Amino acid sequence: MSKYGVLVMGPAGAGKSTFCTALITHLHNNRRSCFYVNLDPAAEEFAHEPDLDIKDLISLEDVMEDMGLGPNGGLIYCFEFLLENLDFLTEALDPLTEEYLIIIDMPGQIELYTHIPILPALVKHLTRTGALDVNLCAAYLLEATFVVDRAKFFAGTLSAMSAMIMLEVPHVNILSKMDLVKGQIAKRDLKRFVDPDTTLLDDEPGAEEDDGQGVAGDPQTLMKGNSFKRLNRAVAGLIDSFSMVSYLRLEVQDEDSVGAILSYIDDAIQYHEAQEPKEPNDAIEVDEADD
Ligand SMILES: Nc1nc2c(ncn2[C@@H]2O[C@H](COP(=O)(O)OP(=O)(O)OP(=O)(O)O)[C@@H](O)[C@H]2O)c(=O)[nH]1
Ligand SMILES: [Mg+2]
Repeated sequence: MSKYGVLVMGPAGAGKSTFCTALITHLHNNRRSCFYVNLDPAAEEFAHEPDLDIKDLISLEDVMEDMGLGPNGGLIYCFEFLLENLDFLTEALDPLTEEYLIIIDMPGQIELYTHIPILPALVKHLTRTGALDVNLCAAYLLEATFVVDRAKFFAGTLSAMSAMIMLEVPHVNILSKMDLVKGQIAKRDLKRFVDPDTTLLDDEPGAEEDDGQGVAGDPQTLMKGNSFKRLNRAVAGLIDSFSMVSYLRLEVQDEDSVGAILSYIDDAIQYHEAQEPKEPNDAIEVDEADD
């Protein structure tokens, strides 16, 4: 039986858990079933209690104490432990029907998305045909406030692209926290971030006045020098040459915005194609029975 899911990823504090909460509320409002999996062993509070929580498999605090690791090393250990105990996921997800949207809330440690092959192994386990067979969409969140600093925006976009290439599953990129940049950035300019335009680096406010030499003793100097500019151009050029990344905009307080993003995810995993036709509207049947 096919299953459907979304893996919510992105840097620390990007709004992943908030997005998961909004998505679950939206699904409930639309009488759709979901199964919420928390894979962040450091997450404590939830608006919707997870149906499956990595903390029931392993405790980050115990790992840190017993192994003498810090929070990041501890998290990597927890994921390695999860990979050795994949039955924890399999047993919980196996009974789910195609009606469910499995929502997987990931931690924000960037190491997970870059140099350690933990996520590809996890995704392979979830998607393997003949096993769990989850049609999985990756959703990578980046804070919209990154657009204020263009170098940071391209660095974030590069991390989104690296996750796309690494995971090889359908993928949506999301600019989260749009409320924080509303009114601060013209719509025309925003379009250049939504479909990243490398010329953004040329007309960054203040770029013309900058002589590229920096100011001796200024801690910001490294971020203004010519080498830094060349590096950013190279990063932007790389993103441009792959031409893979574009963003959807998320205003998490606006249910229509959450619904629009869900439609993209549904399309990417072909959720609706697999659904059984629904019974006629219950409300109408009740009315008729009352007559
Ligand atoms: N203004 C605003 N704040 C937001 C939005 N989404 C999340 N936040 C806030 O940003 C902070 C981080 O949000 P989370 O949803 O916990 O982010 P996360 O990506 O799950 O964080 P980690 O799991 O720690 O990596 C919280 O204080 C949220 O209230 C948003 O759309 N707008
Ligand atoms: Mg979170």
